[in-house]
Amino acid sequence: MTKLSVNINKIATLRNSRGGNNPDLVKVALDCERFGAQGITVHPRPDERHIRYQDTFDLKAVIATEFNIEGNCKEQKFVDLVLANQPAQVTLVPDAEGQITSNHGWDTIKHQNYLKEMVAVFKNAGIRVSIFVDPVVEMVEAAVSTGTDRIELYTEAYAQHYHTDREKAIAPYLAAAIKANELGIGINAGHDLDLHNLRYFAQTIPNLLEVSIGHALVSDALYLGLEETIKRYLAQLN
Ligand SMILES: CC(=O)[C@@H](O)[C@H](O)COP(=O)(O)O
Ligand SMILES: NCC(=O)COP(=O)(O)O
Repeated sequence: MTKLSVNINKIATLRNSRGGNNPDLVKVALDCERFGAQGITVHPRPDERHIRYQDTFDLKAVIATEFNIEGNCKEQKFVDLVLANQPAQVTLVPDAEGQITSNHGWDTIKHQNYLKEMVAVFKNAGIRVSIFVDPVVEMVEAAVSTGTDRIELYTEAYAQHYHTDREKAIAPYLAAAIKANELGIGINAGHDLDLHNLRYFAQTIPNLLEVSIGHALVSDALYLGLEETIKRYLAQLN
């Protein structure tokens, strides 16, 4: 079964736009769980434009499902934050300064030694590690050598090309997933997954453990409401 982890960054964006506590991020996270989500994902960025560092502690104190913190481990503040929080999973993302959103995976060959060190830091603290990668077989192979528990396949390219040729769009993901399965590493996926492209992805990728979805899910909730939206995303996965 593929788990749905709801990324609540966009809820924090809305909250921050007025400076108060509406919508209440913690309440939304608890409601996501109540409506069936099996995890909560946040991606604190150094400028705290959506998730604030304090939010992670507030969330960790109350959520009962899998807490996944994504971010850039080159920021010492991020490393300290994750270690202090002890989430179920940390997802290492190679964020560049000033980027609007995540736009590439780790080069696990070039940064092999560095990633090995970081994976060990988190694993020694009892935190499962996932490395965000592009769907490239060599990147998966090198990710395995870092000792990471999982990879997260960066799905923007799949989402972009799904409507023109879904078989072609998913081909590199399938090859990467087959290699990951062969090498015994877990597979997560995320970025721009939505109600149109999710089912085919989940049905085609063997042993897809978890998807983290935020932007499209929160946008759908404007029309459908959060409960119905989560129900529909879960239905795509089952
Ligand atoms: C790691 C990833 O795929 C991203 O989707 C990210 O978590 C979203 O971050 P923003 O909400 O800041 O665009
Ligand atoms: N890891 C991907 C994620 O958490 C959500 O990405 P998106 O659905 O906001 O594009």
